[in-house]
Amino acid sequence: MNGTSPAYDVVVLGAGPTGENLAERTRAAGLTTVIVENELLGGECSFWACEPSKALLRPVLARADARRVPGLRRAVEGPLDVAAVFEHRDEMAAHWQDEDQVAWLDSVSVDLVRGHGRLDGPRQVVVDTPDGETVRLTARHAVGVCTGTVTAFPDLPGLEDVRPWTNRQATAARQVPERLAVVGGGVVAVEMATAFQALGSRVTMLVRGRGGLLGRMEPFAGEMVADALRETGVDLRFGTSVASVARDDGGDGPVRITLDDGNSLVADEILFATGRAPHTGDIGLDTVGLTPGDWLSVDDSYRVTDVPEGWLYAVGDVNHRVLMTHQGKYQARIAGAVIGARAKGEPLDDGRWGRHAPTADSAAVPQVVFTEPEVASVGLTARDAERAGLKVDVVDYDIGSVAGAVQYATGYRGKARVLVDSARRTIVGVTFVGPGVQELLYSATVAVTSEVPVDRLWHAVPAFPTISEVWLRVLETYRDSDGTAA
Ligand SMILES: Cc1cc2nc3c(=O)[nH]c(=O)nc-3n(C[C@H](O)[C@H](O)[C@H](O)COP(=O)(O)OP(=O)(O)OC[C@H]3O[C@@H](n4cnc5c(N)ncnc54)[C@H](O)[C@@H]3O)c2cc1C
Ligand SMILES: NC(=O)c1ccc[n+]([C@@H]2O[C@H](COP(=O)([O-])OP(=O)(O)OC[C@H]3O[C@@H](n4cnc5c(N)ncnc54)[C@H](O)[C@@H]3O)[C@@H](O)[C@H]2O)c1
Repeated sequence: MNGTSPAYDVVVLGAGPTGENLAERTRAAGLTTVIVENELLGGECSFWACEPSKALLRPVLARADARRVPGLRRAVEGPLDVAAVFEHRDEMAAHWQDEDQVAWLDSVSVDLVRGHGRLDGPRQVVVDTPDGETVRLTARHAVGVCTGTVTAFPDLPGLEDVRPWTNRQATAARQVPERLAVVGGGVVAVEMATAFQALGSRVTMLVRGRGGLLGRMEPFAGEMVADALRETGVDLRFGTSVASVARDDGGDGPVRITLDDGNSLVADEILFATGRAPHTGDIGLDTVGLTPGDWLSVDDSYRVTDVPEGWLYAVGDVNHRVLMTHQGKYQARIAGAVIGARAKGEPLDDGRWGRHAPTADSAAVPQVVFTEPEVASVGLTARDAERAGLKVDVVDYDIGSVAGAVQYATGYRGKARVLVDSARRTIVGVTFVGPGVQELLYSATVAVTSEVPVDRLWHAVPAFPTISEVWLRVLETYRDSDGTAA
């Protein structure tokens, strides 16, 4: 169909996890909603990020755990069954088909238009459909941009010719390269280095800074992950930047990587895990007075600043607040409720922790890094607190001393850090590093978002013998350090 569809209350551009949730929430608020998607419903997360990457990592973490359990070690001595891992990965990526998501969208009564969407002036979206037609969509109340991100590449001569891997090639790989170079020291880099080293690659990590891995987290997290990566055989090089890349043998051979110190190395593939760029280059931003290719900055109701009349919202990765699926979905729930309330002329409940306030975006973002050891964090780091001028008591505890950890694994290595706001005596940041800590994170998230006084936490009794007894040990350490009996 070439033409104009009936007007909707809300048009959502991009059906990743954020767009899907936004559309479902605006529909639940009684607003007619259409979503536009030009690849697969479910977005990067379902097909080339969270789901397939965690499927590659799960056997790696389970094997590492099993190797620390007396009586099991010999049973898991051998290499991973790569074909079976890839088969499981394929399943977790739904074989790159989205019919289940289409059925779900239908079940929540959201319409779908497939194709590339672009803004075309206020409240207008034009979609180029796969069959070469054009559909114009008009939004009565709001357009939500949820177009996510793509890999941000460094500016390197000859880069395109070497067919570099991004998260897409890494998570959907059909073969394990014998030698894999990974550029970057963030989350994608450490997770993919962990996975491919265990699958059989010889991994070299090229990290430009000297400050360690996982730069936004507590420094000990990056240090413990770095030590473990080295132990598995990863060649970890800090203070190293790539100067140029080229494929040997007329472009069909391995990649020759020249470093800024003049040294070089050869790899079969090179993965760029060098951060993300906004997917906004070709979505018609210029038609509404914005600059194509920019992040979309938003106010605390996810309305794009600098666009008059407040009809344009940006939710998820594209607003550059927090680049994670669960947080994009959190934002979508709030933005959907905000759009619904505004459409009905209702006041917003936007005080701290209110129904329409994105308080967790700044106070309590949880993240798990699925490396070996795992890293789980929420809220502030000690450095964040210092930068914010917030006085905190830092309580550290060696998780390996907890009875549950001794049960969990022989020679358990782990560390917990809990930050207590010195004035309010509430918890404002938690980091756990160690095997199996991912499932501890929600307890920390509840503690931070509830602003529960540490004195009350004494009544939250952790079961014996579980790793969660680390909470009790942290409370004891805090009590004994400041002398406040409880
Ligand atoms: C390797 C990797 C692993 C990750 N692992 C995790 C994890 O374990 N946990 C976690 O929380 N986060 C993880 N993330 C981050 C997570 O993938 C993102 O935060 C999440 O996908 C963002 O969701 P989104 O909906 O905002 O954007 P996206 O998932 O990028 O979705 C955007 C959608 O918009 C569509 N689109 C774009 N432009 C247009 C257009 N013009 N017209 C129509 N459609 C358009 C795209 O096709 C896409 O479907 C990972 C990221 C990477 C790279
Ligand atoms: N488990 C999870 O929750 C999970 C997993 C993967 C990704 N993610 C999210 O996805 C986002 C993207 O992850 P990412 O690892 O790509 O980004 P990142 O920002 O976490 O890390 C990027 C890394 O690349 C380096 N870098 C940037 N530009 C460079 C350059 N020109 N040359 C060399 N190095 C360069 C940075 O110093 C940093 O080490 C993050 O926000 C992350 O939290 C989450």
